[in-house]
Amino acid sequence: MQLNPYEMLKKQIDDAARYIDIDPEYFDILKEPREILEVSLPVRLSDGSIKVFKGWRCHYNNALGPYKGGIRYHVQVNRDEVIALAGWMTIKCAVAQLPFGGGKGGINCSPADLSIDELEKLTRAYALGISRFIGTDYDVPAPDVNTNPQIMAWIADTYEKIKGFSQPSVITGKPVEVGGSLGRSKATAQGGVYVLTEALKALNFNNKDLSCAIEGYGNAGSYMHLLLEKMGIKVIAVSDTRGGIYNPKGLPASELKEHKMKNRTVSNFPEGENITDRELLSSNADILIPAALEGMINETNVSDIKAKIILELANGPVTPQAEKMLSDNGVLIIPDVLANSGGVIVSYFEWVQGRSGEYWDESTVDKKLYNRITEAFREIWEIKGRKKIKMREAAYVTAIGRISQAMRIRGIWP
Ligand SMILES: NC(=O)C1=CN([C@@H]2O[C@H](COP(=O)(O)OP(=O)(O)OC[C@H]3O[C@@H](n4cnc5c(N)ncnc54)[C@H](OP(=O)(O)O)[C@@H]3O)[C@@H](O)[C@H]2O)C=CC1
Ligand SMILES: O=C(O)CCC(=O)C(=O)O
Repeated sequence: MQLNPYEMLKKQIDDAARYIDIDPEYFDILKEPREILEVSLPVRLSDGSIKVFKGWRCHYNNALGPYKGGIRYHVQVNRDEVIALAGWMTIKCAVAQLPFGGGKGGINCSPADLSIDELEKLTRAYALGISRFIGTDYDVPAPDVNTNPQIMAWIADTYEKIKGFSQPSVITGKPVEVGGSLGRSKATAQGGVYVLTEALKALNFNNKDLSCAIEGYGNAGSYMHLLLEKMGIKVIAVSDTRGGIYNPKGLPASELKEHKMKNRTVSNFPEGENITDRELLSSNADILIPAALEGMINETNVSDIKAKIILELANGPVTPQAEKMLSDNGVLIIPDVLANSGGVIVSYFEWVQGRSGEYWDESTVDKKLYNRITEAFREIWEIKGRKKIKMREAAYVTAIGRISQAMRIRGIWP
């Protein structure tokens, strides 16, 4: 039976626990969120009717600093998913040595069915609902699936109106014009590229002629395509909710992005052949990059996978059962809590810039991201080799070590 995301998180913590010598109580604490706010959001739609949406914001753990994590708009969003995503943020921030804990939020909705005015009303209602639960030194949201800089700007604006003063670092992933950081839009993919480059070096694969398939063509997936093309890695297949496209000679990134913007899907791109998402997962690409949702690689399709490396740009894309089968077959899985940490790392830079009022150029942001994420890669790679464990277990070992140490030093917890 497939585990839900929260059960996946708890299983991943249990798997790592075997390699960490700390009191078991820390694991009990780490498997539970500290608090979760549930809000109902009545919104008057353009046809005059009122629809009530449900939203959540979870505070998972703040031993290392303010809660940090994105906001998701999706029809699948539910309480357990938000908890799992907040738990993964807790591990991720500790892996990257950020002064943050983990949080996450979401609204159960279908943004594609809302007009822009309805989306703004819903966002402002959510911002009002969670305003007492966020703050620059308390909980700092950011974008995730189906949310973007415009939505972050509406949340910042609503929050500042409630407080009556400017508070740019209450949220990250804002447009540059209102205090966002250069480099944040591409940061998740850019961090993924830095991590992948280190992995290829470590495996002695860097001089090979490599191909890649990307599942999900939103912020993370489409920027990844662009950056891989620049690196000389051929992207032969990509997909979104409406289908996929395949070309063994490589798909051109800019043209495909333009096609996606015009048609709202990658399918029917003239320079490729339409495929299903399942066909993408089983394509003959060397590297598979899930950049959509949780649990997409699971017991039902894992045996089809031929890639040698899986770079998890999505959160929780590989179920623990599928991970075991893939690892037994020698597939390297570069875990989400490292592979997609570029987003929150640059969010941290945005938070720092907003607090100091000094803004950096893009090459400074990129260099700082490179330094931080490659250091995290090298640390995890060393632990993986020394303890002979999976990369995910090594990442959890280092993160849980840091979080439990902070809990211990703080003394009484909570
Ligand atoms: N944005 C960020 O800063 C970060 C994001 N992440 C993670 O990366 C992943 C993607 O996020 P992001 O790019 O921001 O989100 P977006 O909303 O920008 O893009 C999500 C993409 O996934 C596609 N998708 C959704 N469901 C499926 C499916 N069943 N099959 C194929 N494609 C699907 C969507 O298709 P369609 O275009 O048709 O809607 C869309 O192209 C998520 O797991 C997120 O948590 C991780 C770290 C940071
Ligand atoms: O940028 C951030 O603060 C968080 C991004 C996010 O939600 C994630 O890494 O999953």
